[in-house]
Amino acid sequence: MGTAVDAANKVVNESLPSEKKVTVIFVLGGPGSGKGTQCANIVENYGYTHLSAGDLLRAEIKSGSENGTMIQNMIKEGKIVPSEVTIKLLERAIQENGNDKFLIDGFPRNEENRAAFESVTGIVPEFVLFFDCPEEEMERRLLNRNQGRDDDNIETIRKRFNVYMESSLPVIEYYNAKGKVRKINAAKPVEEVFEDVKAVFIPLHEKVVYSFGRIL
Ligand SMILES: Nc1ncnc2c1ncn2[C@@H]1O[C@H](COP(=O)(O)OP(=O)(O)OP(=O)(O)O)[C@@H](O)[C@H]1O
Ligand SMILES: Nc1ccn([C@@H]2O[C@H](COP(=O)(O)O)[C@@H](O)[C@H]2O)c(=O)n1
Ligand SMILES: [Mg+2]
Repeated sequence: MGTAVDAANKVVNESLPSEKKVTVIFVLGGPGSGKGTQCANIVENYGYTHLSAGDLLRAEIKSGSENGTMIQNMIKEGKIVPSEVTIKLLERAIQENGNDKFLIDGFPRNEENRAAFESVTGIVPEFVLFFDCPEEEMERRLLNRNQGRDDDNIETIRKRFNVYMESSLPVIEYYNAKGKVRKINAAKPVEEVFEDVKAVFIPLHEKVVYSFGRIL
């Protein structure tokens, strides 16, 4: 027979949402390489939910959260926000969403992001979609983006490029050593880049039709 504490714990546990089993693809690449643009195409064609870490952080600033000023200052400086803040936002977005397939765009950005996400959530990405683009092209795109972002000015862009080279590329190398990176040449027109993206996704979503033991 259980104690009153056991009974209380049972009530608490039963009211918590059960662990959600999800498929996660990390979408990485330099600032302006086209991650957000291609994620929109993938969502439309393959039914994933797009979670951009940068968008979640910008929404957190707008919500008037207690972390808002700190996040705003870090983004203006092109710095990486502490992992606990970003991971909480990602976890919440995953839990609140009915889908079970997610593109996580712009995360992990450094080793701290990577290790903390894995230990806190236990989620291991299916693979990493890496948009590879030369810096001059990324700079041109960012300076022409015109979405009113505080960090799309040449001073912050240079800082973001430095952080990318020093902190984000090593994360891509980490996954590459595990055979998990799908590298895409992002220095082509949007439609051509998406053709290469499709080549990665089509085999994952192909319906295999069997007839009398043979694959048709
Ligand atoms: N293949 C492409 N060719 C030319 N322009 C592109 C291409 N892909 C995206 N763009 C444009 O470049 C700009 C940056 O693209 P996008 O916002 O998708 O990049 P991002 O990788 O998400 O950048 P960030 O890391 O800063 O969020 C946008 O104005 C977008 O329309
Ligand atoms: N994992 C992350 C992702 C982003 N940031 C901050 O947001 C800025 C904008 O990110 P985008 O992906 O939208 O370009 C980025 O420069 C960082 O300041 C972060 O801290 N951690
Ligand atoms: Mg983006």
